[in-house]
Amino acid sequence: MSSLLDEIRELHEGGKMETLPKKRIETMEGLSKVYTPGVAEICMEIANDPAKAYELTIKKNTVAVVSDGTAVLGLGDIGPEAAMPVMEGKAVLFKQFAGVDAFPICLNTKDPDEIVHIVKMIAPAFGGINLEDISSPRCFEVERRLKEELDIPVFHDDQHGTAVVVLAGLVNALKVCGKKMEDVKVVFAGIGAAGMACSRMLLKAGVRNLIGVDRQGAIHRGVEYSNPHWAEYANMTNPHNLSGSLSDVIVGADVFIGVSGPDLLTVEDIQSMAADPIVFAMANPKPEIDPALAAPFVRVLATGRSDFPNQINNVLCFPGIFRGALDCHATTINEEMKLAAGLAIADAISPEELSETYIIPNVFNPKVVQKVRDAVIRAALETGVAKAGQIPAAGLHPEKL
Ligand SMILES: NC(=O)c1ccc[n+]([C@@H]2O[C@H](COP(=O)([O-])OP(=O)(O)OC[C@H]3O[C@@H](n4cnc5c(N)ncnc54)[C@H](O)[C@@H]3O)[C@@H](O)[C@H]2O)c1
Ligand SMILES: O=C(O)C[C@H](O)C(=O)O
Ligand SMILES: [Mg+2]
Repeated sequence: MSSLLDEIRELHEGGKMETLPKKRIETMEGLSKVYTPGVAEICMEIANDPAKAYELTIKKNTVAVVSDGTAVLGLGDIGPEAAMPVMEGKAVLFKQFAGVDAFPICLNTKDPDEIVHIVKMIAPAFGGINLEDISSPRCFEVERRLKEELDIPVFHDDQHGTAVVVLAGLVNALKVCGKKMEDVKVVFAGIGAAGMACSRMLLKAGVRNLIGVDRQGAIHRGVEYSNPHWAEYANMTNPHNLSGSLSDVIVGADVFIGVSGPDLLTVEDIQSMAADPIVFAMANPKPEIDPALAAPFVRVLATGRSDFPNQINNVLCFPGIFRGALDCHATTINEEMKLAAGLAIADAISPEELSETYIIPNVFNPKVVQKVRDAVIRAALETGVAKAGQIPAAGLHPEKL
């Protein structure tokens, strides 16, 4: 065990990334072109037409991964410095899987006004903003305001990236079990950033019987919640207005989706579910139930981790979504683009390949980023949010592993 920890630590020594120039400057003449005085010509070209930033700077391929360190994985509010290894990791994944240059930016503030202000002020350098691990409900306001005020895509990965991969996983898990979205009872644990967005996505995909459970139990109508988003949530979910604990409402459920914290689902809970239970225990780094405990009692099991089969993790989504959005200069990432991304991920597994232990493609499956990128561009064009005159046939430059 300690050698594994040593190995992990070694991979993090000095951070996980660096900046590399595209061309090395070897001579004074070269210097005069890349830097002053030559660079001044380019600056003035952009000053006269700021849209030229897409042609003449890193903007067209660059995403800011912005966090305030308040909901880092399931570790909670561990602060901006401690959030950096996750944000560096996301930046590495952006580059490796989709050729996107991403910068980890951890802010020393939790104030939504300040976060919105800072992100707006740094936006000129970036082609997109990936918000990460900002706790709910502040994340909803931050994202809404930034989407309204910026003309580059703003995407809160924990909400929408997760919703996209959950949709993909559920589409395929239901195929394995021979069940339909319209007929299944779905119980969510954790109605924060991820739970809220995943619920919305599944309702859009046709689920009718969906119940959300948080620390106070099932979210239902007739209660005054301190979280203003839960009243709205109660109105759109829980058709029979059930109250009670997770164990109370999970009885007879076809699907459990956990985006909460570790060890809150029991084997007895799973045994009370309908036949062929589907369990997505996605809390990181420790899922809602130990997968080894759950496995004998479920038909389909998925976690957010890479060390078990069926990893349902937003890494399947954010590289391809941003690759597509950047390549077509999308001004936003809309619902149609997210839905298209989810279906594209599901579609990366052929009917012959589909099984209980293979409902979701592996992130190393080269089809995933390409399919997501193409589907996102198609949806952006169809919904009129793509600004690019010409879209590269394949904007991918994934590094070899
Ligand atoms: N696999 C993935 O791709 C993926 C993506 C996003 C989030 N997650 C995981 O989901 C979890 C939540 O992330 P988030 O960004 O939504 O955070 P969040 O802080 O916005 O929301 C977490 C919610 O879970 C609730 N919760 C926590 N412990 C609970 C418990 N014991 N019982 C009931 N409710 C509980 C909290 O009250 C909160 O409403 C984290 O563990 C995160 O790692 C996984
Ligand atoms: O970071 C991950 O691996 C997934 C997700 O964004 C999370 O917060 O857990
Ligand atoms: Mg996250």
